[in-house]
Amino acid sequence: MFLIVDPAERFPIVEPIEPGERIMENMENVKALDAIRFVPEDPDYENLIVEEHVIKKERWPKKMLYQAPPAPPAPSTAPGPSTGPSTGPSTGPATGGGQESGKGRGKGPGSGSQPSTAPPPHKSETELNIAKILRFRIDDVACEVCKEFGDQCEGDACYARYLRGPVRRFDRAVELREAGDMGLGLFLKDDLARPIRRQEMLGQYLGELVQASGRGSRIADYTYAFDLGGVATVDAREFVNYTRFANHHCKPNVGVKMAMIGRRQTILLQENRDLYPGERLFIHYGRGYFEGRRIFCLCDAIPMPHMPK
Ligand SMILES: C[S@@+](CC[C@H](N)C(=O)[O-])C[C@H]1O[C@@H](n2cnc3c(N)ncnc32)[C@H](O)[C@@H]1O
Repeated sequence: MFLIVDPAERFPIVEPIEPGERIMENMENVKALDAIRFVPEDPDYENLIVEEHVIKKERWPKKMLYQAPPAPPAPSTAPGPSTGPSTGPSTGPATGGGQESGKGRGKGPGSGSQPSTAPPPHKSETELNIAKILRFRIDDVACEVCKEFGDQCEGDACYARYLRGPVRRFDRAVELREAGDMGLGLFLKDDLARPIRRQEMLGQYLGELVQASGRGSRIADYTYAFDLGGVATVDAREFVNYTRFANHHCKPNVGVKMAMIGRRQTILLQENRDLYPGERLFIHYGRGYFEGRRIFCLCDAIPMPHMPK
């Protein structure tokens, strides 16, 4: 993601919110990541809810809040209205160390032992609604940073200026499919009306912008981490779009390039050639990705398994 930036420095203290309160899914915050979880059982599946034990009340901008619906009747076990253990350390920024990607958050260090009323275990991303994961767009996240700074960035409008043309939303042109040993893969839909032309921009690699080092525990798993020149890392574990699911190929059909859009350093995915309906989309991760994770490439460019050049 381009660029979600640590709101601890950027957002004013506005108004506290209460544990259990719902928040709009407006990804203006990073710290909030540690305090929210998906609510798969939610009928409209649109909301996030604040974890009761890791809330950072004072850092939530007011505009993220909306009126929470009346709370469902509590199970008879609950002793009183002001629920349990908001006693905890209230920080717990890092995720659980060493957690494999796709695992939820909130169970990491800092959460402490929970009473039996603890929320249900988080589901993996693949268990979650994939459509939801694909739903994030530039305007949802990336440009909130620019807006805060009051510069000229206007989300897709800014992107369009960069592209010197209209922005086409490819999130509706792609879908995820099982891709064997590589896990999920990103494919163009079979029923696309036309190819995606080379000059069109497939999208931005969205994620949280986190420091490449220092607060390193923030990146417990590098599966979805995209290095921005060693200075920062785009971590696409939580706030993502479809680009995260592009697998690696040693002869990729989609290129990766860095660009400044407004004030944002972005990672753009651009087709190396025209792409046709049903095609699987690949980028090149770089050899370091495989070396760092000690895994081999399973693409069919050369006999597998192999290390990318
Ligand atoms: C950024 S994710 C891509 C999406 C992933 N397939 C998924 O299901 O979420 C990168 C991971 O996909 C798998 N992968 C992608 N390309 C691969 C390749 N060429 N060979 C082996 N594994 C690959 C590896 O597990 C890698 O850590």
